[in-house]
Amino acid sequence: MDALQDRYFADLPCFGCGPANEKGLRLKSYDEGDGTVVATFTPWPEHDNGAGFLNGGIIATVLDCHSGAAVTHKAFAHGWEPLGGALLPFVTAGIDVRYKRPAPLRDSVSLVATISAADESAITAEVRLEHDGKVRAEATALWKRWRPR
Ligand SMILES: CCCCCCCCCCCC(=O)SCCNC(=O)CCNC(=O)[C@H](O)C(C)(C)COP(=O)(O)OP(=O)(O)OC[C@H]1O[C@@H](n2cnc3c(N)ncnc32)[C@H](O)[C@@H]1OP(=O)(O)O
Repeated sequence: MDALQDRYFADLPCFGCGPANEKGLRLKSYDEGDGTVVATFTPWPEHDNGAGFLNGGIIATVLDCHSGAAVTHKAFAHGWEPLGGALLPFVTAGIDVRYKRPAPLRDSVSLVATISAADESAITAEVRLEHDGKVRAEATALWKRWRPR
């Protein structure tokens, strides 16, 4: 099964999820077929938050990018293609991150995303980062239609 990023945007240079960014995180997200999109992220030693846990900005980045995979997959399923020659059909308009528990730096973490609302102008995703059966961080991400100008 192809990762959604490789299927849709093999040339994307996004820092968090672009397959073409050699210095990026290169997140890989997969459609589970049950309404969820999942990923595994393995932190780098450089992602330290200063206390030996995973940095909050990195957490926000992977939550954002993982929600983007779920949103883009949903958009293409509906036929909401990129407008006017744009690469992406939607972009992040807002992301509300809640840091619930420390996230590990030296173990892989799991990401799970679902779509809670979708129309052609905006898509909302709920996304969480888990480790050892507990939610470490969660977010609501609002994605809006990207219109090149
Ligand atoms: C499977 C793999 C998945 C892969 C897919 C995922 C890959 C990417 C994952 C990372 C996700 C990101 O980081 S995305 C990057 C973070 N997000 C952004 O940069 C979005 C910034 N925000 C915006 O552009 C806008 O607020 C929107 C598009 C979200 C909503 O705009 P809107 O609803 O159209 O509202 P509107 O009032 O018309 O526009 C608001 C202001 O933005 C400006 N604006 C709007 N669009 C543009 C534009 N194309 N170019 C220049 N400026 C623009 C307007 O001129 C206006 O400024 P003025 O006239 O008032 O001055």
